[in-house]
Amino acid sequence: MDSLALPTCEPLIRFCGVALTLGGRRILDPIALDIGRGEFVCVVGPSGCGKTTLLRLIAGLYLPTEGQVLYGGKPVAGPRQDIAIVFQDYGKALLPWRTASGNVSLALEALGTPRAQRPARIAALLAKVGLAQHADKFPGQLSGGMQQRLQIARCLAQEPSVLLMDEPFGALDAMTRQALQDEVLGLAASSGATVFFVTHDLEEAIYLGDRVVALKPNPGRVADMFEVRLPRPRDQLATREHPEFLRLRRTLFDFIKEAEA
Ligand SMILES: Nc1ncnc2c1ncn2[C@@H]1O[C@H](COP(=O)(O)OP(=O)(O)OP(=O)(O)O)[C@@H](O)[C@H]1O
Repeated sequence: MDSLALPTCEPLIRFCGVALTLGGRRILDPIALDIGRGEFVCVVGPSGCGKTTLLRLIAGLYLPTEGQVLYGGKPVAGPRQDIAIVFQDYGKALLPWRTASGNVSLALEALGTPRAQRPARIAALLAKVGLAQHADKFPGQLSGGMQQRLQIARCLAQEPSVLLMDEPFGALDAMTRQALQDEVLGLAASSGATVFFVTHDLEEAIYLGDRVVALKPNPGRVADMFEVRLPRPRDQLATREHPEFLRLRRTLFDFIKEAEA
């Protein structure tokens, strides 16, 4: 392995021999994976290898058929307020009949934030993702990148300790994608949140991650892990030209080619 199997800080999430069988089909072979508090972990692998399934196990949307997912040392038994999910399909994640403010408000309502405190909190969250000028617009009046920012603002309203991101930028153009990558890095750094980020884009995984976990399919399993020894803050030009970035890029491309063969 190129890599470190263990996070460099205290584990917040632990997969302890987690296996999953659905409808009689083995989806995941036993997985051992520790994710450190505040770590940014990216997950890559060929289609169908179980990336989203791992994310759903952390979210408590699936329960393992063997082993346990531990969160803060306790088994995950179902969805929790302090674990937020950003989906690729922002169109479905947002309520079209609520304004940008209304969509963020939804998370605050679910949290039980008193009505009087909501407007200031909503304004701060929209400002954080660059949508201060668009508070009264409906999702349909916003670009794809703006809708994804709105979904992120709504997740941040939960003040999550963990942000689960399932190919969040997969539907966006390259420029918007890069801008949002940098915003997410900034938000993760300022909040200290642990991020579990699923992507098909190997360069995105290296650019964002502290570690890249590479899965293989049939059944899904961890094939390798790569520590990303690149300085932070990351920079769209300098980081992508760094010799270590290029080395990891080659290694991951070779891995995917072999995994898909
Ligand atoms: N509820 C389910 N019932 C049966 N099989 C399922 C279920 N959910 C997922 N699977 C299967 O589990 C495997 C892993 O799916 P998953 O969506 O986690 O893969 P993925 O790596 O995220 O794929 P992609 O990159 O295409 O999004 C796939 O073969 C999928 O068909």
